[in-house]
Amino acid sequence: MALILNEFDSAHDLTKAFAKRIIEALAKAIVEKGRASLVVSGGTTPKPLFMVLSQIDLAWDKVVITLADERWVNASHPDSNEKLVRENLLLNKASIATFVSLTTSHKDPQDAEREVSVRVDAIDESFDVLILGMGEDGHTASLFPCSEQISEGLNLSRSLSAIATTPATAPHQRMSMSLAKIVNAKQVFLHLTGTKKKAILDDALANFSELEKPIIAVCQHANVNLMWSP
Ligand SMILES: O=C1O[C@H](COP(=O)(O)O)[C@@H](O)[C@H](O)[C@H]1O
Repeated sequence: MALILNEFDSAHDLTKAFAKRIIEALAKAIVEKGRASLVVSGGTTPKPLFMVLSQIDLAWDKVVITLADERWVNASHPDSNEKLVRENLLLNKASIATFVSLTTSHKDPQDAEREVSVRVDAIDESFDVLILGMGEDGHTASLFPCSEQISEGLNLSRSLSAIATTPATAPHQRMSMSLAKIVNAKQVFLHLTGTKKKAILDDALANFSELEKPIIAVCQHANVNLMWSP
């Protein structure tokens, strides 16, 4: 499997080209099977991309959107990835897309793994477009190197598509897509901005194991398009 670098001069150029590429892939899926699935990440990086995507013409009523991971907080909490998606992507032309949440009313996300797995599997067996981010510790989705669930999250034989994780160095319990579900997507993108993140990725690929820097596991088991600008 390979990491394919798509480098842009500015964050603006990256956002424009990336949005076009995502829309083309979703439009193709809609033509081929009448619907499309899009998995996005949370955090700070994707906000400008979401705002551009939301304004592009597409049969958004045929698109189902979900998250690669979620913080186990209420959807109105400032750290909620769902809140980010609702306020920046599910707007304008994209307001008619269907959104599937990764949260439930369970107090402990471990009790919700099965329900969330059934929910995400019902969207698509193999997602059309899946976009990941990466934290400075090399985590992706909510597969954190510092969580005791990391081996299971990276276990390609895991039958459940969702896994509850408890990062030791980041706030909130999480619900994450498993590595197996992530690498099963038809197109996997890694969205990074800034020279620091690129240096962290290069260092991770050269010097660390997948348990130490889980992003490596994705690059080893899928063809990943890195969308990057300084
Ligand atoms: O906690 C998370 O962090 C990663 C990276 O976020 P960023 O703020 O550095 O862009 C993100 O991909 C993930 O969805 C999120 O829950």
